[in-house]
Amino acid sequence: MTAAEKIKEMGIVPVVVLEDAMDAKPLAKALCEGGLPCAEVTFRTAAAKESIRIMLEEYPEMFVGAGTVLMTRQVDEAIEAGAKFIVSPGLDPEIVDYCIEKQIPVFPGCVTASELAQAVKRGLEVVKFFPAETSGGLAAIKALAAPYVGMKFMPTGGINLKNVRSYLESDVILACGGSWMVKKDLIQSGQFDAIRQMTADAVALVREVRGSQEK
Ligand SMILES: O=C(O)C(=O)C[C@H](O)[C@H](O)COP(=O)(O)O
Repeated sequence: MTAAEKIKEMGIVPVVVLEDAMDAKPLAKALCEGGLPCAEVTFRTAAAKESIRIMLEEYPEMFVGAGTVLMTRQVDEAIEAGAKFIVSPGLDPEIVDYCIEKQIPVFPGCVTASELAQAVKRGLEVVKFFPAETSGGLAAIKALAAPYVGMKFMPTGGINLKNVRSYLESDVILACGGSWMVKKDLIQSGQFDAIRQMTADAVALVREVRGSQEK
């Protein structure tokens, strides 16, 4: 299964900011028990690499990638830790080319036709769309997708349990990313039961949408 197929299967990718790698294990447990054995661990913090390593050591069944990757050095760190995919908020040609050369799945953020043109030129079939809600949401994605036939989008930024459904229902959406079920304050205050419950709610919604699409 390719990384994109795996992400599609998940439907929702929890976007995680971990200040302390000690939280990686209980967070991974909550995500797995909530039914979403997946995470995009952002390189916004120094704990990212170690957090990815711990998650995969404790829960090898998890599908973990790295987010907020802004430098090629971070690509190396993420892959060394076991990350299976790389996500960036924007399209940095250097990072994309570096990943392609090393055959690492990469999903750069694109919100304009010019950025999409760069992605298409490099043979990418999936891009992130960030920040989704403030960049026009699903309407903007659909308009951009029209000339770029076959391109799939992973919107992130401002997505939550209330607005995720309409994205998931669209055939140009591969999956959605979001931090709503793994908010920093929940992690830092150790509210892993709440995280597990919100994760389970997200999984239930994905199943509901997929169920009605199959009918
Ligand atoms: O592209 C990256 O690497 C990012 O870190 C962007 C994150 O995916 C969003 O910031 C998550 O958005 P929220 O769900 O609104 O918190």
